[in-house]
Amino acid sequence: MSENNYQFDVLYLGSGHGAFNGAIPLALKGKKAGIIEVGKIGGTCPNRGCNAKIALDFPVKMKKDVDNFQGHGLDGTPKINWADNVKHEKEVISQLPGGIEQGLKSVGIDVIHGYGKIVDAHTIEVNGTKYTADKLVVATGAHYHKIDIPGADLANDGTDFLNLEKQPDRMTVIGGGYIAIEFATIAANAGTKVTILLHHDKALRKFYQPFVEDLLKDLEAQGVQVVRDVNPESIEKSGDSFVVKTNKDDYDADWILDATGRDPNVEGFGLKEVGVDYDKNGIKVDDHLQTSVDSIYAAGDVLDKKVGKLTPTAIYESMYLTKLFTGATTDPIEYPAVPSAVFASPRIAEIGVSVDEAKANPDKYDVKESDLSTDWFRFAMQENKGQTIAVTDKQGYLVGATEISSEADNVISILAPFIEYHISPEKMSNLIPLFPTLGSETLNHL
Ligand SMILES: Cc1cc2nc3c(=O)[nH]c(=O)nc-3n(C[C@H](O)[C@H](O)[C@H](O)COP(=O)(O)OP(=O)(O)OC[C@H]3O[C@@H](n4cnc5c(N)ncnc54)[C@H](O)[C@@H]3O)c2cc1C
Ligand SMILES: NC(=O)c1ccc[n+]([C@@H]2O[C@H](COP(=O)([O-])OP(=O)(O)OC[C@H]3O[C@@H](n4cnc5c(N)ncnc54)[C@H](O)[C@@H]3O)[C@@H](O)[C@H]2O)c1
Repeated sequence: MSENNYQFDVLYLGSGHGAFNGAIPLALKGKKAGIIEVGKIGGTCPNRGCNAKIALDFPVKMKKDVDNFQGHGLDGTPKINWADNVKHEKEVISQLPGGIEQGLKSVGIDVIHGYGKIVDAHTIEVNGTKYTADKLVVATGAHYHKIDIPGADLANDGTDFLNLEKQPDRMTVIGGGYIAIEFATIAANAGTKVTILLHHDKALRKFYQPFVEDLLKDLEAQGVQVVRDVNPESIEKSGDSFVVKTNKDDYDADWILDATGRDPNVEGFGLKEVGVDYDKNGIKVDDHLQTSVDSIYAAGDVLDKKVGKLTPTAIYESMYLTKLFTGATTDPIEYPAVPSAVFASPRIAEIGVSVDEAKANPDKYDVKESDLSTDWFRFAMQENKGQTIAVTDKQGYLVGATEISSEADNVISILAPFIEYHISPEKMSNLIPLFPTLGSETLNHL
């Protein structure tokens, strides 16, 4: 019971990272919390997002690493067994919802299963029962966008891909974002003949384009067909295959992935009726993540936000709300530099000031490009391609970085604290890293 005689201090709608990462510390601070979930506990990332994807990707990355070592100490290229890989992915993720639910209950959080509808500023109804709270947090996430063309239902979405037990011989991917490129990489490395249809001339538009072009070239070298500036107009079934008809050619395959994005879950559960402001980009909040209704807050992918709709940003927002609700802060939310990566082979990762911004402002920034083929450690790893670009301010502080390589995700993670905590070049030179490691070589090249 809350101080104001509500059943809960905070009631979360949705159980993803936007909810549970903040709910647990909130409960540990003595607040009464409840979480309402219609699907699997933990939401997208553990059940049908990041965790499932990276479990499928591990053998893909390993295969690529082994390929690179042919003639340099390894003989024989492994083959990806699609069915076993999916089975392993399922073993990994099947433990997650139960574990998260147990974690929530162990700190006294009530987990309520069912579809929640907000009925007023302090009440959510689930299966005919009303639950009241001093504050509500809407963390309802997002769902797959469906391309608006005839026959769209014949295409599959990302969740279908993660559950696909039989390897398709030929797969057509519509879209050029994270999901399109990551899933095309997984399928192509397993031997599926993949075609990617881009409706612009670019993929991964938020990333440094010369690196994206390198990545697309690498995919093409593996037999992936990348078709640019093409508009899908319809999807039709033809015998056992599916044909994507476009303004240019027709593309037929056994399996089609619609990877045209994700839309926030904002409709059908009472936001409009209680007066919460939102549009197709998500819920509008102020700099305290408060919606247009005082007692209702929002976190995660459902937000209309400038930072990436990613797991770490959802976690950060959820934790921020916990600080706000427990009086640990009254400050507006301020995001640190947000890293992001495309988990393809090679990977592209970046953080902070972009290379394009730095190059456009030479009076403010310096750019240092390092070709990884000249790095003995990468040579030892047989990582014979790749590049890091570091952006520094005029005082030599690191403010941004981007890399393309098999280890780009790890390298950018290593650099994140230097950027966020504004570590001076002198302090950086005082560090003794473990040698020989990716970390020591990364710092050496700054
Ligand atoms: C295939 C894929 C791969 C991804 N890979 C990465 C990655 O590598 N790195 C990364 O940082 N991010 C990745 N993401 C993004 C990441 O998964 C999301 O940013 C994150 O999960 C958002 O968490 P959330 O809590 O906001 O929403 P969600 O995790 O989607 O949780 C929302 C929950 O609310 C529930 N819900 C909705 N409406 C109601 C209702 N009315 N009543 C009850 N319950 C309701 C839903 O069932 C859902 O479980 C990926 C996403 C996908 C789809
Ligand atoms: N590595 C990661 O961090 C990661 C991985 C997967 C997903 N995610 C998150 O999941 C969400 C969804 O990712 P995504 O890759 O689906 O979305 P996205 O928005 O990144 O990409 C959608 C792609 O579809 C294209 N597209 C849109 N309409 C189209 C049309 N009619 N015809 C052809 N192409 C069209 C767009 O140009 C774009 O290339 C994002 O929020 C992302 O942050 C993150």
